[in-house]
Amino acid sequence: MGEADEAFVQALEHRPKLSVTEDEGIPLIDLSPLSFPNDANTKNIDDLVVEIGNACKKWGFFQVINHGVPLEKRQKVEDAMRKFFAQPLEEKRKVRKDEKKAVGYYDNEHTKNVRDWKEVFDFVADKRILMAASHEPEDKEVPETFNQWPDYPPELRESCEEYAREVEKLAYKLMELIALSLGLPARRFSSFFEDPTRSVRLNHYPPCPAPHLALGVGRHKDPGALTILAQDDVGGLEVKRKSDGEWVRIKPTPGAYIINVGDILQVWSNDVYESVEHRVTVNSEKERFSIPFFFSPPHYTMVRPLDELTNEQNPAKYRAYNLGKFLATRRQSNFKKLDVENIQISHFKVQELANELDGALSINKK
Ligand SMILES: O=C(O)CCC(=O)C(=O)O
Ligand SMILES: [Fe+2]
Repeated sequence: MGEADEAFVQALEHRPKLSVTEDEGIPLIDLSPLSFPNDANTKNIDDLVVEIGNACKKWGFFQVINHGVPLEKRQKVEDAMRKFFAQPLEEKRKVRKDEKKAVGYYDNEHTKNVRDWKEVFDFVADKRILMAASHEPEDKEVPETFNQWPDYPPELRESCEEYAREVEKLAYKLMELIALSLGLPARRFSSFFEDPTRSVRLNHYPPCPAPHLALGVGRHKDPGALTILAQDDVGGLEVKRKSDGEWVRIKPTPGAYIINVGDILQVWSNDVYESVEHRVTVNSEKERFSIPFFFSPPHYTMVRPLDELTNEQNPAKYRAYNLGKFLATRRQSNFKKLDVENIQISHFKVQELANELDGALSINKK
């Protein structure tokens, strides 16, 4: 990662600010009612549901404590990932991912067509990975690929697998609370997650000689349903505050998880909840590690607003899209710099369609 490499340089308007706004307002939610529902000292589930609903509406982001994920499982992954990333590049590249191998090590990811200052190791908590081969609608091929585990450190695989199993339990609980917060039965989302996609990313952001020009991850929204993120104590994750569009930093809380609404939940809820833009700043002294767990329905899902959340006065704001094709289209831009904007759920907005049609009609009129 060379200092002079232009590929990392963000356009002026996307560069990090020199002063950081650290926001204390991002809700920190205590999930202990889930573990001790009858304890007189804890708030009840109804209050928890209201808290979660408010956080999803106001921020699209919140932190949770007393979440039930054992700390030692997380620590094991953190220790193993440090050992993995500390190796020479040629060792890490032995498990490199590419256009054909869906997961593994990668150090050349682009977000919004600018290279990120990071290296990653991706795996899935499933036996195999099924992914649409291409974004072409008529291409029905869904090849299977598998995790690529490195030889070193030998404990990486087991620690990652155990960790993912624990975080997954939290993901199911959160989806129930979110369903309730939308006025739906707790198990409303269950059928979408009978065969879920659980992909996990180990992120390493090395110290960066030009933190005022580059970003660890450029601004983006997560395409899944829900993200459960562990960040270390260095800090750098910034969220675009909905109230004023200001970038604010989420202060690391030891042992907590950061939860955010993904694009799929935005569409299911017909915009009641929004998937909020976020990015990662880097710094010149400290390296940083984080572990997002992305929870999604299977690739063949057609994502559309839930019937219960739409009616004549509030019609569906999106037309249905195929998740596998959406992700295949997005993936094209991860590997190289493209000249086009990458695909977003806004491209499926009903209003957007109307505008496009309008445009087409006015062209015809000319
Ligand atoms: O490292 C972080 O804090 C966030 C990473 C992220 O947003 C992502 O990988 O989607
Ligand atoms: Fe993200």
